[in-house]
Amino acid sequence: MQKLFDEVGSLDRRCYDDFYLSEDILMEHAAEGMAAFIREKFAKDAKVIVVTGSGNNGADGIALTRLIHGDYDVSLLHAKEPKSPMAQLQQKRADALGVPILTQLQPCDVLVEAIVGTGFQGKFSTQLTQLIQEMNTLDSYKIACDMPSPNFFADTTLTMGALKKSLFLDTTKEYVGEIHVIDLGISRKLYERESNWYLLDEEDLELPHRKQKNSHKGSYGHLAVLSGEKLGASVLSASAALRFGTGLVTLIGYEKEQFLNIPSALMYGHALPQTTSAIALGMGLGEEFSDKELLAFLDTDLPLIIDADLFYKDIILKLLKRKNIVLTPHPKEFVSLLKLTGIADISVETLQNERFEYAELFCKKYPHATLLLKGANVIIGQNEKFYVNPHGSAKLAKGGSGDVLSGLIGALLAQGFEALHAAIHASLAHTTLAKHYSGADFSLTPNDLIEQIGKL
Ligand SMILES: NC(=O)C1=CN([C@@H]2O[C@H](COP(=O)(O)OP(=O)(O)OC[C@H]3O[C@@H](n4cnc5c(N)ncnc54)[C@H](OP(=O)(O)O)[C@@H]3O)[C@@H](O)[C@H]2O)[C@H](O)CC1
Ligand SMILES: [K+]
Repeated sequence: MQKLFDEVGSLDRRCYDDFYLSEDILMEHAAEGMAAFIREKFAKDAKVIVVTGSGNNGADGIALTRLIHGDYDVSLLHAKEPKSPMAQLQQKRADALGVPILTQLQPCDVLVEAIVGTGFQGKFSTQLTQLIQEMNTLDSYKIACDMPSPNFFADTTLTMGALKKSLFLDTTKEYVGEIHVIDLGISRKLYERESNWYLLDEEDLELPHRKQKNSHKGSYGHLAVLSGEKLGASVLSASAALRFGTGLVTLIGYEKEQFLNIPSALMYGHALPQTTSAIALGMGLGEEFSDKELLAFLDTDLPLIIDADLFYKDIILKLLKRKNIVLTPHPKEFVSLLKLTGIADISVETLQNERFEYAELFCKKYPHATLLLKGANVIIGQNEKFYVNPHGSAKLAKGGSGDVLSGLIGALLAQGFEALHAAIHASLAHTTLAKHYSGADFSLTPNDLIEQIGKL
């Protein structure tokens, strides 16, 4: 798990004020980190072009050219003339060493974008937008310094000091490529401070392995899945839950006929079994149950995983006060939930640009609930702790993937995982299943995901 930060300016200032470091020292390490990456990955004499802006992001880039000049065929291209004191100082140094300056882009092996970083504001001019477009067309390995300028597609982002949350918005996932953190003259552990936002690593996944030798099916929980109009959704959830270790799984519904063709390993009934240890509902629910019937089913303090249709029903407001519930809205459902709860009346687009902020607002109002906000980078939050799972892929963008995720969460709840941990480890399992799927990226189906569970 790695920490995420809204900004790192305060971390830099602490280096200057408390550790007697200077902007020049931090910048030298930033540039050296980029140089080391290039030396590691590209043979000497590779052609490198570094496109720089007017501030310290540009200064990082100019310092980089100084460090590799002589070993690499490196040139500078000023997208904007150096303006900040550090950028001017770095340019003076580069000039003294004779770093060539280009007036236009050329084909190159490595292209480094150091136009803007954390100081970007507003919008790029047409000229800069066109330059970025031209940069994107070059057949080069593309590196973003600290973070990509708007619409620059990086193969790798070399970010300075610590991970910024802005690198993990859904809207930036297309652009950042692989992300590496560069240390700035002290260990990252000492550079970073406390944070309540964390980035989940794949190695953090905990699986419900069976350690007990003397156990029986009842030892591994009993998940009840409320089955709605679209039975397939709850069958996918139930099947995923069974595969993910739950001892018993029962589909709950009224019409006996609808269950005649369900997988034989799944049970069905019209009342919650006595041994139920968690309930999953919402997937494909439709209008199968009245609110009164739903509340009757939910008149327990059992852990709940709530998905899909429930986020459009007022009844959700009664459930939000409970402990041990996991909510798994996708952005459109979350917008509905924010409106129903009176937190905000926004568009999906607004939410997608401010996912962190709205996740925090929701969890602040409902500190007992665990939120899993679906997206390219999943956000999981409970009270004041937040986690980002960046390991999802477009393979999962298919109907039924969310139903499988609900089943994975229900499985861990039924097996005794606390709500936050059930959400975290089910989400990591979900993205790992997709990553391990060897078929074509467009071909992954929910049943493939369920099949893959056995290989975790
Ligand atoms: N710990 C760290 O992260 C460290 C980061 N370093 C590097 O410093 C930059 C941040 O430097 P800063 O000077 O604060 O800001 P930027 O260089 O990112 O951008 C500011 C300059 O960019 C111009 N700008 C801003 N918005 C626009 C825009 N919409 N269009 C055009 N130009 C824009 C702005 O120019 P003005 O003419 O408006 O002044 C600024 O000059 C960080 O990203 C790291 O790369 C340190 O090197 C080490 C520690
Ligand atoms: K940049």
